[in-house]
Amino acid sequence: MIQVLDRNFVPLISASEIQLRVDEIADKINLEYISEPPVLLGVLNGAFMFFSDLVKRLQIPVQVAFIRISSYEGLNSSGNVATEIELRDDLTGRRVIVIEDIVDTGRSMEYLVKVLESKGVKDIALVALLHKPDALQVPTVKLDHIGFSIKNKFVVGYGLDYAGFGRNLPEIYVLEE
Ligand SMILES: O=P(O)(O)OC[C@H]1O[C@H](OP(=O)(O)OP(=O)(O)O)[C@H](O)[C@@H]1O
Ligand code: HPA
Repeated sequence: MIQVLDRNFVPLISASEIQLRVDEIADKINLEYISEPPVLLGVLNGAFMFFSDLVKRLQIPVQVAFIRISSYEGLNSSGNVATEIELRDDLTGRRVIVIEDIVDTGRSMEYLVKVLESKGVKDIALVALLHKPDALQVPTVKLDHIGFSIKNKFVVGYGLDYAGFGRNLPEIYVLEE
């Protein structure tokens, strides 16, 4: 068990399980984008660790870009998604792979897909390390690669935070009942 601020969390996914899954997702991307270099779009802050591990395993030419959006406050989704750091890169006509740490309600992904479509990208693939199918409120959000489908419970670690803390943990923990 670990404590992050005022809450206790128990282990859910080990660092080695995460690394094996990242290998598998990278293998697929290496094959799918062999003929045209994609732009990997990292969604800050939560995706920084997954993004870094994934991009190191890509053997094809790639470019990287980042956007910062936010929707979660403490243990709950605020229901509102806003851009906090704008996308600066020109993605017109590019194949974009969105890299997220987690898809929970799906509102952040829905918002981001609209932003990218308005910029005239060629196509969009959605990749999330974690997915909570029972929390999804936007059925139109379809993920291309998912690391792990998990229960609708609050998690921290490997980029994911509780009130800003816990992002540095190399494994994923779930809130103790
Ligand atoms: O599917 P949703 O319900 O939209 O939730 C998923 C989003 O929530 C978290 O971001 P958050 O807003 O907490 O910002 P952060 O990445 O800086 O932690 C997470 O990183 C996703 O971007
Ligand atoms: O379970 C979660 N933990 C941390 N951040 C999140 N953002 C969406 N869901 C979560």
